[in-house]
Amino acid sequence: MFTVAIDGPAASGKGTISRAIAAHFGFAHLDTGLLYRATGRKTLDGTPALEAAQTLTAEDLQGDALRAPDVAQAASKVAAMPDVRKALVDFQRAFAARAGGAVLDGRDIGTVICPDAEVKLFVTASDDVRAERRWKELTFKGHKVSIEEVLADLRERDRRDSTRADAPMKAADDALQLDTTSLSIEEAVASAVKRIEARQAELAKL
Ligand SMILES: Nc1ncnc2c1ncn2[C@@H]1O[C@H](COP(=O)(O)OP(=O)(O)O)[C@@H](O)[C@H]1O
Ligand SMILES: Nc1ccn([C@@H]2O[C@H](COP(=O)(O)OP(=O)(O)O)[C@@H](O)[C@H]2O)c(=O)n1
Repeated sequence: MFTVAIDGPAASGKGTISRAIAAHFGFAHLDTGLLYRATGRKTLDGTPALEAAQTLTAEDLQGDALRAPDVAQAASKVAAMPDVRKALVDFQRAFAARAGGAVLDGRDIGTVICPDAEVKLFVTASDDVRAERRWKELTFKGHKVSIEEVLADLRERDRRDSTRADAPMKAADDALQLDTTSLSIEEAVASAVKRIEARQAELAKL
């Protein structure tokens, strides 16, 4: 078992780095934000949050609709509810324990879900760069949003995510900080790969 925990604020590059690492090392990847997004989306249809979290299916995690800005806000609201977080813990921990290695990205992976992860990264980027990247992504997918609206959404979610009482977003003490503000995707991925290889070499010596 080898677990990589990747946390950080919205649109910092967690998912991009996680997918590349999973492909490079042959690890399984779980985007834990999808669990909260799928739960949040069901609440928009009137399902109570806890019931939504307890009845998630693999199908609920599919589809571009989960990337919509209103779903992101709903996700951040249900993510502040301790019962909702509790309902999603076992699934995430079981995923992390897969043979062959796993990479999970989210907000509390290195601190709460996998505190013993072999590698922990906390990915950041400036607010403006994150907003621009997410704006490009949303616009490309056909969402009509301004860059100011995207920036406001990121800031509001970051504030809610980092100030909630239960499992707030924060870097684990032993996480490596990776600021992607001035890095290309290739550079950011290379830095993460280097860190993982170094850790694998360290563990092989034990
Ligand atoms: N280092 C980078 N340089 C430029 N664009 C990036 C970089 N990392 C990610 N992106 C782009 O920024 C957007 C948000 O990245 P994503 O990985 O989805 O962030 P997160 O998972 O943290 O929300 C995506 O469109 C992605 O292609
Ligand atoms: N491990 C996690 C993952 C996501 N979340 C919540 O889910 C929301 C959406 O997460 P996400 O990772 O899909 O968001 P982006 O970084 O892609 O914008 C976040 O704003 C958090 O409120 C969480 O609380 N804990």
